[in-house]
Amino acid sequence: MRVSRAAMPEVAIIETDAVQDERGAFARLVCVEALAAAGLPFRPVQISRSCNRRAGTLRGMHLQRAPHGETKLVQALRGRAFDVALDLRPGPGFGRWCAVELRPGRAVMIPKGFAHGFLTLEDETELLYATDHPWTPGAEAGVRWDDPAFAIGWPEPPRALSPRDAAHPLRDGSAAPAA
Ligand SMILES: Cc1cn([C@H]2C[C@H](O)[C@@H](COP(=O)(O)OP(=O)(O)O[C@H]3O[C@H](C)C(=O)[C@H](O)[C@H]3O)O2)c(=O)[nH]c1=O
Repeated sequence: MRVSRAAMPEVAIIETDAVQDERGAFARLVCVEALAAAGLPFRPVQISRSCNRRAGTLRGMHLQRAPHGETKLVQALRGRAFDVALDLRPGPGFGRWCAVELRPGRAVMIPKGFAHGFLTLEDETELLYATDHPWTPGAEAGVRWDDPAFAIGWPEPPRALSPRDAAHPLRDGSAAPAA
């Protein structure tokens, strides 16, 4: 397992190699001990799978409000995704974002207080999430993927977006940007 830091040092990139043989491959997806040894203490309590039929599917930007914040370890089981972490913690870093391209073997660890979202880059992209806090529907919050206040540099506009994600409020309360 190799750990590096994304453009924002709070966001870690974890890369692992699958062991290949004539039958196929074997890969460890989460290792609490190795993460702790790398300075990334993490105790997952839920593991979820996100299946996305088409390239251009955008989910986000989501987070859970305190005290239900989640640290998320997100990785691609299949396909590729442009994965974004957006710092929404009060303070000098508010509004900073960074992106990591996820593919099998590359995971990103996104701390509490950051909104998370992704845009799939291939059809049939599947992501696995491990989170250290249970899903708490009443604590869910979201910001718009295209909010000019954050100006996230998505590679292309989404082709699939949930009504909920289309309806998150803009930070300054202005009208929605032109479609
Ligand atoms: C997150 C979650 C959802 N659900 C149910 C709720 C809905 O009936 C259905 C789809 O939920 P939602 O549309 O919120 O799923 P996503 O848009 O993929 O949300 C996720 O995508 C962004 C990018 C994230 O970072 C979060 O992990 C999460 O918010 O699954 C559950 O039953 N358990 C869960 O943990």
